[in-house]
Amino acid sequence: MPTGYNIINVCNRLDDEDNFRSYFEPLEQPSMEAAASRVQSISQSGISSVPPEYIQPNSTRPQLPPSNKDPIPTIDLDDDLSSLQKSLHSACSEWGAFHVVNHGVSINLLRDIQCVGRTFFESGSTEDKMEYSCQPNAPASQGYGSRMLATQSNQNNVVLDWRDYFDHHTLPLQRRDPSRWPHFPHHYRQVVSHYSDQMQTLANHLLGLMSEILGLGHSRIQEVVGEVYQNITVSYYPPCPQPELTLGLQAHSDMGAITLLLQDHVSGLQLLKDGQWLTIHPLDHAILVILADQTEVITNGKYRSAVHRAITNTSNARLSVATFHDPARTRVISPVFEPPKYRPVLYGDYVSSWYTKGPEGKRNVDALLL
Ligand SMILES: O=C(O)CCC(=O)C(=O)O
Ligand SMILES: [Fe+2]
Repeated sequence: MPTGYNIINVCNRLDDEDNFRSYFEPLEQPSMEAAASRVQSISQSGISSVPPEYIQPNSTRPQLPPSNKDPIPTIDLDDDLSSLQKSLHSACSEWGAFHVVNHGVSINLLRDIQCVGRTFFESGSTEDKMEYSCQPNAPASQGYGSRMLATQSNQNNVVLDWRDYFDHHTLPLQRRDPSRWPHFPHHYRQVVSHYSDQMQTLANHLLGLMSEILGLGHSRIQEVVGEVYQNITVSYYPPCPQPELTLGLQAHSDMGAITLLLQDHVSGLQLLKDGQWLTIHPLDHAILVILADQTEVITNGKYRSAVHRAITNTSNARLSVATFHDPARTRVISPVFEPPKYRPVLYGDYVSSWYTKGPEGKRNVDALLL
């Protein structure tokens, strides 16, 4: 998150049954007004300059054109174990993000999830889409929205992301209610359910490998995380007339344990590495792994979470599918190594401070450093 920003609102990523309601004000407006404020509607209205609330202050505007360098590691899960462990260890400790190939998830499924997501955003009528709108007054809301986060600049202006999204609560199974997901195209719900299961398997496999590499035994990291709360967010970034002034998604690190991200063929994701924003170009059939803050805490900083953001472009809508694997909000997360460098944190407290205070100029997880 950028220095000098406070997150003032949130629409989702808090659990249905949670008690965060009192922290937040309503984000999404009632339906027709909300439909007009979807970024896709603004983009399609043919404007040549973006509305002021989407303009980033100078300090957070992207440098365009973006860098072409893309040295992010690619990890082949079919490699022999000792090379795999070596490359995975350096990717996790030096980058906090990497592509995985030979990940065991069918290429057809990767194609299908992007296809159903794109169909929802591009073929649904406004009325059809608004049927799945985030609840205007409930931060716990899954569904179709635009304002997951709004930030407040030093001048107290609200700054919005140039993004629409659909958030799905997928795990544990008692949270999974496919009737809350789009009914079109006809196999949407089936694809998301199947994708959720496959992502959980891959996330467990990766956490198991990391745990072993750190000499902890296969299940140690997963034991600290406990029951996994999984959300799948399909993000849709419409073309933007002024990409140099906007961000599709502001800079952040993910809050939970591990995120698995699928990008379509349009570049836009950037990773902060050694103070520089690097564009992570999509790699065919690969899944991008992004380590999140709780993995950094659990590994006592041996593995670092990755700060990332999304930029926009003038000509192509971009779609991504992020699958977040988080602890329960009642879970206390603490380092497994001595002496601990981070203080233990109740995950629910971490989430609410992530959304309310912002990092105050530091990475969120740095606030836990002892
Ligand atoms: O769209 C992307 O590439 C990034 C999405 C993301 O970082 C998120 O939803 O947390
Ligand atoms: Fe993210």
